[in-house]
Amino acid sequence: MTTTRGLEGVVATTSAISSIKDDVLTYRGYSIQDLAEQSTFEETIYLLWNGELPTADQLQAFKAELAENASVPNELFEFMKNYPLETVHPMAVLRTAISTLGIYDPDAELMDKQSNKEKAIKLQAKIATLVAGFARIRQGLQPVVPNKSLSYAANFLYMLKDRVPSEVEAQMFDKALVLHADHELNASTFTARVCVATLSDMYSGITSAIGALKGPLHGGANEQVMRMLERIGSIEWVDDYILNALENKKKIMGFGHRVYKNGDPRAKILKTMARTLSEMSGDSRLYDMSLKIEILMKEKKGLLPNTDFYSATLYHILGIDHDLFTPVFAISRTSGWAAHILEQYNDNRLIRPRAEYNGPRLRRVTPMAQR
Ligand SMILES: CC(=O)SCCNC(=O)CCNC(=O)[C@H](O)C(C)(C)COP(=O)(O)OP(=O)(O)OC[C@H]1O[C@@H](n2cnc3c(N)ncnc32)[C@H](O)[C@@H]1OP(=O)(O)O
Ligand SMILES: O=C([O-])CC(=O)C(=O)O
Repeated sequence: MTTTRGLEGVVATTSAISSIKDDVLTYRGYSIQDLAEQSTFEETIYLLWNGELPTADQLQAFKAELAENASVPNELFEFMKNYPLETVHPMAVLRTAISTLGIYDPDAELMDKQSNKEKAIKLQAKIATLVAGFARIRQGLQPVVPNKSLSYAANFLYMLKDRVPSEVEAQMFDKALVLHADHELNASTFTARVCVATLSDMYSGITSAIGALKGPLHGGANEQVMRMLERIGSIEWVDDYILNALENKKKIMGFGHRVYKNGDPRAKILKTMARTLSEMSGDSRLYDMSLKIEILMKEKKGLLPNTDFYSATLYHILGIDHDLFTPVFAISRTSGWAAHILEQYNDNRLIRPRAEYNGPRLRRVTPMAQR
């Protein structure tokens, strides 16, 4: 048996959903640049789940289905009110909320294709309502009822702030959702596939994926990027902070990637978006600090930013609380997770690799009195 630490380079499945080849990322054959420019998040979800971009009629029907399913059982919000609101992390709340959502879906255990597609729609529609609702509850406010006339992106910002976002805000957020929607066999997607390959239900698959996304080596990095920028505070402290961290063998969040070695194509788009919004807001402090960190990291470590680096500045300017950055990632990645879960069900085999044992050799149990 051979082992590969962290399964690096191991091809664990075939998939027709997204591909990363020569640093080019595609969803169903369309480049991420084209999709960010020319499609919306709703179109991207449809593409990921159905393999083709929707026609105008298909898109209208799909948007209506999402909007109709956006409400969540009130019990979920009532539970949230009893959580330790001062200390609980929103990703822990989201993990619990998605699991609880399954309890309230009478069709949760149905495994036919149609029921699974319906569950994907319910999960995608409701996850934004849950994240925004929790953000309100912890401020002592009532969740905002979803607005069916808004796009998915605009509606999330609306439910978060109780204010319809500007066109630019909605557009920028929509693009960020498109960019984060899927990424081949990343850790959380793999987790989701492993879970449902036992023929467990979709709620279990998405709950497991949220648990994996939460970690700072994966989706949790976007919040940590922001924490780092806050700790550095100002551009003149960037050198000291970064050099000191590298000297102490600390990782700089938002840099490096298991697959991309010449740069993450999404980071380039997010960087432009972060710069545009910074200029528009008249405050480029975070963007300027980020730029300096990027230059330093390239020079000192040859490492480039990943998708979590500039998305932190972008979300901050959009007024999203820092600990909601990873839940926002989960909102987008639910579309990819669901696509992979549907693909896994379609041609399933249990995922069960081996471990090379390196523990003690076979030995006898010493009776208690002699230990
Ligand atoms: C959406 C996403 O999940 S994107 C990734 C988000 N995660 C982060 O931004 C966290 C910071 N980055 C990292 O921890 C890593 O680059 C990962 C987890 C993304 C990829 O990890 P791996 O492919 O396992 O690379 P690994 O952690 O083994 O790093 C290889 C080398 O580069 C160094 N390195 C990698 N990333 C960084 C970093 N961000 N800062 C400093 N050094 C780094 C490691 O210390 C290691 O050095 P060594 O060989 O001298 O020990
Ligand atoms: O692919 C990965 O390893 C991490 C990930 O989810 C992404 O970059 O979007």
